[in-house]
Amino acid sequence: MITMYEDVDALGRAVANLFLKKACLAVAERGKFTVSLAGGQTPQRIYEILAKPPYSEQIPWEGIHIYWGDERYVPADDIRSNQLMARKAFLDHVPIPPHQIHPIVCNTTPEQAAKKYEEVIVSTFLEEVPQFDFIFLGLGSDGHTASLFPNTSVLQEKKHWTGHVYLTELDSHRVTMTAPLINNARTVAFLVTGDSKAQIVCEVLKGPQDLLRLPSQMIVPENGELFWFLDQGASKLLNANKK
Ligand SMILES: O=C(O)[C@H](O)[C@@H](O)[C@H](O)[C@H](O)COP(=O)(O)O
Repeated sequence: MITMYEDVDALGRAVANLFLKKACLAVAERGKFTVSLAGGQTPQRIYEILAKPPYSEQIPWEGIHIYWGDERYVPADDIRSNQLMARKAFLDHVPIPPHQIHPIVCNTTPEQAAKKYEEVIVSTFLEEVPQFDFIFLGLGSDGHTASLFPNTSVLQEKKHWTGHVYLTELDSHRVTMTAPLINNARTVAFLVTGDSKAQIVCEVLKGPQDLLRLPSQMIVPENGELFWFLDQGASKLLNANKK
């Protein structure tokens, strides 16, 4: 489902309402709510909304389990760290039990970090194919999501739930969940804002399929729900349902 909002605050409230609803249902039915976080500025704004009333008072934090969809391969206290961003934006301000927060640890090699993170996922999910309750994703202007970047070998990964990638143009290593893991989620929510994303949003959602060039097109949950939350800028080339 594609929905368009007036501004980031309206979009944020809609995402927070969905998150709250899904969290309450999951905790009531299964005793926990497993969440995967994204990096980027738009997700950061949403985390800040979740950490404040009325959401902070209603979300069943004690049942929330936190993971990351991708991580820049940097120390946890580096300004580029997705973990650091999420901790500052909301994890430090809400009562999630610390042992339920599972960061991607970057203190060995990118390959080892990806392998270890897969082990963390496998050991904390009971099912054979781990099924996240809620996955947040951003969209890069080049069509990437998580750290599934165009024309990289991790896009071909079919056997593993995590992988790593070296990005020459950024001179940076990243660890990422793979598309098969993301596609097994119950709910996947893309959060995209700003005029600078309008063109790529249009290509990903309305253009011809080109999975190597537009990895975000790989994200089509097999049995789950897919939401695209867009603001006016990001959706201006689309004919979205206005909320
Ligand atoms: O670590 C990251 O950078 C990401 O996880 C990445 O996939 C991000 O979500 C998009 O690039 C959108 O980021 P913006 O919202 O800042 O444009």
